[in-house]
Parts: sequence; C-alpha cells; structure tokens
Amino acid sequence: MRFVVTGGGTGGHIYPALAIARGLKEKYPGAEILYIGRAGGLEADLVPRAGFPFRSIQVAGLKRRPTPANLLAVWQAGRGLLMARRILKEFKPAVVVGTGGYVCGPVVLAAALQGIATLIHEQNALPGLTNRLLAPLVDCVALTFAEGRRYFPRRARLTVTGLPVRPEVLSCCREEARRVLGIPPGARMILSFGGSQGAASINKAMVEVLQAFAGRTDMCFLHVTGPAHYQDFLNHLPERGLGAPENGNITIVPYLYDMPRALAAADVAVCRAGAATLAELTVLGLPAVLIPYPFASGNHQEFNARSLEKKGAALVIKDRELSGQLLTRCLEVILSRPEKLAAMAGACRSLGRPRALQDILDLVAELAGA
Ligand SMILES: CC(=O)N[C@H]1[C@@H](OP(=O)(O)OP(=O)(O)OC[C@H]2O[C@@H](n3ccc(=O)[nH]c3=O)[C@H](O)[C@@H]2O)O[C@H](CO)[C@@H](O)[C@@H]1O
Repeated sequence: MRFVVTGGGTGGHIYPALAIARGLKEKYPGAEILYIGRAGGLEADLVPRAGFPFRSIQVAGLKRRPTPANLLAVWQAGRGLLMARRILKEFKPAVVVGTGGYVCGPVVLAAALQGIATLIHEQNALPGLTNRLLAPLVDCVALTFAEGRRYFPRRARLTVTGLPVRPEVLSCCREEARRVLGIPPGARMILSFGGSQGAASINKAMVEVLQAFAGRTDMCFLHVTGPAHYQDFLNHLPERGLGAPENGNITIVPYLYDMPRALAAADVAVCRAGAATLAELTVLGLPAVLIPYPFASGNHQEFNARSLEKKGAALVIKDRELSGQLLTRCLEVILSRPEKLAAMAGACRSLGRPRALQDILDLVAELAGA
C-alpha cells in the first residue's frame, strides 16, 4: 500500500503529518510512505530526519487579504499543481493525507482531480485558509475541535478526531514524574511556558508571580523562559529578591526537552494556546490559564483557548490584558479551591482525545479500502 502525506511551513502542520506517517508505517509495516513538502520549507529538514522519503514542489502562500503578491502565489500554485500531479502519477498512492499549510493545497487538489482518495486534518478551532479551500474537494476532513465544523461546507464529510499527541505524553507516570522532579507530596506544581520559542509577555508576568509565591512550601513552579529569553529572565530575578535558576520552590529553565514528564507532574499549566499544547493538556486533564498568542494567523489561538474555556477546562487571559497581578490572582483562585481545580481537570479530560491517531488511521484505512 502507498500513502502520500503532505503539510508544511510550521511545526504545527508538520508534526501531526509525521505522527500520521509513523502511525501508517506501524499499521501497515510494508507500506511505502512519501512526504511531499515545499523545497526550502521546514519540512525539507524535519522529514528526512524522521526517516521518510521526501519530494518537494515549489509553491508560495496566499495572503488572507487581497494583495498583488497573491497573483504570484496563484501562478506558483499552478506550477506546484503540475509538479504534484507528476509525482502522484508516478507514485500512485491509495490515499493522500494533508495537514494544512499552503504546500498541502496543490498536492491534495492534484490528488482529488486524479480521483485519489483524500483526507485533510485541521489542527485549530479556526481552520486555516488552505484546508478551508480544499474541504469541498476532499473525501474526509478530520477536525481537532468540534468548533471547526461551522467553517466548512455542510456537504463536507467532517469527523472530530482530535490531534495526535506524542506517545510519551500518554505513557508518562505522574508519581514517577513528581519524584524525579522533586515535588514534595501534597504540593501543587505549576508549569508555565510559552510556545516552543517562549513568550516575552508570559515571562514578564511570571516574574511577578514567582515573587508573590516564593518560599511557599505548598507550591512548586517550573517556568520555561524560551531559549532566547533565558539570560534576560535570570537578570531580572535579583531585583525581585529571587535567586536563579533554582530558588527553593522555583525552577527556571530555557527549554523543556522532557515536556511529557513536566506535564504529567503538573497540577496547573500557564501557557499559550497552540493546538498541540491544548491536545496535550486535554488528554491529561491538566487545567490551565491560557494566554493565546495574539499574532497567530486569524487569531486562531484565541479560538482554540475559548473552546476549552467554554467547557470550564481553562481560564483565558488576553495577551494585552496580562499582568503579573492578574495571573497571581487567577492562580490563587484556582489553587485555593480544590473543588474548582478538580472540576476544571474533569472538564479538561472530557475534551481529550487519546485515540486521535487511531481514529485518523481508521479513516485512512476506510478510504484506502474504498
Ligand atoms: C505561534 C503559532 O502560530 N503557533 C501555531 C503552531 O503551533 P506551535 O507548533 O508553535 O505550538 P503548539 O502549541 O501547537 O506546539 C508546541 C509544542 O512544543 C512543545 N514544547 C514547548 C515548549 C518546551 O519547552 N518544550 C516543548 O516540548 C509543547 O509541548 C507542544 O507539543 O501550529 C499550531 C497548529 O497549527 C497552532 O495551533 C499554533 O497556534
């Protein structure tokens, strides 16, 4: 059996595509999987590292608002479509799976025009432009958030599957994680981080939060600054009377390579609202204070965050309203009321979809059979 996987531009599109590619390889050990991405895109680096054959097409992104650059993008998309068509004719996949990002457009369109079965996966509550344009043409749209439904045509076949998370997120043991991280029994652990780059506004607020809760024996903080902000963050601690990078109940790191362990140990998270992060929080039932990144395209992180807030799984603070004082108050409210924390954890877990990968693979299998 042969499958094509495509999606690119940012890790947010590439990692789910790789998770699906790995899942297909496990489900069909003899399968041939080809990843089609953009020449020079992040996927051209990440996919060969993950061990999958990679072929590229040339393509440029469309802007959401009308601009002359879109004319060039449309011309390039046409060229990309011809390149994709040639690759698909040669490779003859049973199914083409796209996870968004503009490279996905010509590949999935070429497949649909050739009568090859197609599935797209949308990561965010506010769907991306490429997936919205492709939806009427594909056989199946897998969604992370039920809220995404309203942006797709009624006749599109929509299934809410969730977003596949790294297997370690599901397998990490909470007791062991807390022991390894040195969290005293009964203490609440607060894990704070921005996206993979860190977030300056969260860092600024967290300095004040750490000052407010320093020395508490019932609370432990693990704060991730993002590699580029680490030294600056440490420089600001002495003026707050804090030592660095360890200060009693506070640990500060530039980046967490072992995020699954920290998530398993935590009682509350303070973070951005990227789709992968929220998928991780919900499969674990980890309540959060979410501060959506305000410059994500179409402000989609706020849509993601509101989806959790609506179900009582998280509190949301807008980035422009964020302050140390407000964040401290939010944490006090959540942590001083165990019943509130438990209710949030339950609501959060009810949104989790630990079977996301299997459900997506079942849809692909169905399409391959058809
Ligand atoms: C800035 C932006 O536009 N981000 C978008 C990008 O997400 P992006 O990939 O930037 O962010 P996500 O929240 O989706 O993923 C971040 C990942 O990094 C991990 N992590 C983070 C910090 C750390 O120290 N260690 C670590 O392992 C998190 O656990 C998570 O798995 O694509 C997603 C899916 O389309 C969107 O929802 C996001 O809005």
